[in-house]
Amino acid sequence: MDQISATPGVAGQPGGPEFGRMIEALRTVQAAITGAAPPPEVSAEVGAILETVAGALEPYLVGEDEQLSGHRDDLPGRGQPLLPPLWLDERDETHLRGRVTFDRFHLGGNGAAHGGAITVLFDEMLGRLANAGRNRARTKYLQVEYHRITPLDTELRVEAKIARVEGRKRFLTCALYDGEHLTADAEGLFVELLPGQP
Ligand SMILES: CCCCCCCCCCCCCCCC(=O)SCCNC(=O)CCNC(=O)[C@H](O)C(C)(C)COP(=O)(O)OP(=O)(O)OC[C@H]1O[C@@H](n2cnc3c(N)ncnc32)[C@H](O)[C@@H]1OP(=O)(O)O
Repeated sequence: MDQISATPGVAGQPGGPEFGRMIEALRTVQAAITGAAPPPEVSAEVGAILETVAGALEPYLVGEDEQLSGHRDDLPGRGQPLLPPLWLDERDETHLRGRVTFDRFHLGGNGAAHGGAITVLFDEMLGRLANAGRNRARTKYLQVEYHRITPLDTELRVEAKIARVEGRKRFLTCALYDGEHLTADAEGLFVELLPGQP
């Protein structure tokens, strides 16, 4: 990944507000499909529409560095649909604070967010902080603890901090709160890449 753009796009240009709207619509579709039990004719109709959608985008397939998804810091979750919609409110080279809302797409069971979706959020938070103003680093390990269920459709607070740096090793922590309640937290090690490491 090369550049992350925090500049809102220009209407009528690739990456303009139209792109953000498309990603938002995709998120809505993901949640709607996950939560629906449609009759077969509706499943068939929606499936055909989605095939048409994929076909409309196919001529515009680009390489990783040119894609817009994941490179748009002005959009929740960088415009990357794998990530839950995450808004960063505070950031410097030692800490990050943001808000995130899991929806039906992220359901694990019994109204709780999927543990893997929470781990994706933590990897994102720690990865962004580990790489903030520093040479590139990748996750070596990420240890997650789930303290209580993480609710859906609720705005949650997420905070990440650098705990310590030892040579190439960056140890970080992250915590997710529902109001005052800690729902999950994580400790991770990110290792600075050596020349030639992808
Ligand atoms: C590249 C990204 C660009 C991003 C730029 C823009 C940012 C925009 C936002 C993006 C936000 C998304 C961020 C997602 C972040 C991912 O999800 S990255 C994907 C998941 N991670 C991977 O795929 C990593 C795969 N693994 C690897 O590539 C290699 O194992 C690594 C991590 C580069 C390390 O390899 P290595 O150089 O062989 O390191 P190694 O010698 O084993 O260990 C280094 C040190 O750590 C220690 N260590 C190793 N394991 C452990 C352990 N378990 N416990 C304690 N110490 C340990 C070693 O003892 C050693 O210590 P020292 O001898 O230096 O004191």
